[in-house]
Amino acid sequence: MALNLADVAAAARRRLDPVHWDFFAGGAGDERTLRANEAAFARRFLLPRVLRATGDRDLRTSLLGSQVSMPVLVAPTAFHRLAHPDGEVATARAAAGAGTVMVVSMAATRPVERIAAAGGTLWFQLYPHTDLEFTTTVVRRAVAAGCRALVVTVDSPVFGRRERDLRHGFVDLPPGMVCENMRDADGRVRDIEMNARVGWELVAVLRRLTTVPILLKGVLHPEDARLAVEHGVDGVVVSNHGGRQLDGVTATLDALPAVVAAVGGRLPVLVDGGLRRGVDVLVALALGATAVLVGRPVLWGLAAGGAAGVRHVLDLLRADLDRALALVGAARPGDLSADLVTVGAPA
Ligand SMILES: Cc1cc2nc3c(=O)[nH]c(=O)nc-3n(C[C@H](O)[C@H](O)[C@H](O)COP(=O)(O)O)c2cc1C
Ligand SMILES: CC(C)CC(=O)C(=O)O
Repeated sequence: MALNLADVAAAARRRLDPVHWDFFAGGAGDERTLRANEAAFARRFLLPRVLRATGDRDLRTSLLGSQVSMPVLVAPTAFHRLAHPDGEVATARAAAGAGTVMVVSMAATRPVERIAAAGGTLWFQLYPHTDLEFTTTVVRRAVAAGCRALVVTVDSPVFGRRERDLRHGFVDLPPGMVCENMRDADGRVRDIEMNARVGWELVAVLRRLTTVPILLKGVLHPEDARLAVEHGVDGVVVSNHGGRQLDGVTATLDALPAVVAAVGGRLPVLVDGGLRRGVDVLVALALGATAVLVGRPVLWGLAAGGAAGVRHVLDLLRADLDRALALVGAARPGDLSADLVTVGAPA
């Protein structure tokens, strides 16, 4: 039985084709940013409060109209069928069972309608393509299937250079597997495009397409957080794409406080990257995040045990967060504050 997310990762590694393990696990360049995300959590320590009479903790959170049973969401990650034959359908079943949101990647390998049939709350991640008609088709389809927010990835004007994939020659999905939600109006599957020509006008363009909340994923600079507020987005995700885009980018946890300060409570601020323990979730929340997302751990759960494996990952994080809340003297995520967190040398 996996006692923690590292155990789940080890089980996944035993099962996965090494090429696919490297695709999931890897990052850009020397993978400094990939390591920095986890290392940033290892530098944080806690200063608990005592005698707070927390009673049973309440982890529920409301996020842009979506109710979640805990402030831990499933990050959008591509190609779930490389991890398990049921792909994103299994992930969605687990997220629904755990009562949290799954953000469906635009590069999902199962149709969004089938993912939605699992019954949980879905948000949809979008890479902004230059072809507006195509973007419109994809967004309308996702919203019609029931996706309740649009998570627009803004950290990918070009594709990051991932040397593990280059070494393996991993460039495409195996035969029979496609990005099912990348179909144009004629039903043809398009390639994912990274768009270096898009600017802040994108927000207004997307607003005209849909009424669901719009979040920007990949905001790190506080000035961009301010611009996001100005342009009327509904939320930001502090993310460096799990260290897969630009190596050398700051750890997300280190970028979080300035973004939180810039936003000043006007929008929810989510964060992802390197969260592997309930204590990591607690630290992110204490430093001002409204909720967090996990990417790779969900893929490890999926590879190790399908929907049950993903559910186990989410349940481990929930139990861990609940215990950590009690031990720092907080009854609910909203009780956490930055004074509970100190910085030290990693043990
Ligand atoms: C294998 C893999 C595929 C990913 N695919 C996408 C994607 O399609 N769209 C996107 O916005 N982010 C994608 N990401 C980034 C995640 O949404 C998230 O930012 C990152 O994984 C969080 O870090 P963590 O894996 O340390 O939890 C991907 C990450 C991984 C590991
Ligand atoms: C292949 C890409 C579309 C997805 C991915 O690997 C990523 O976004 O990191």
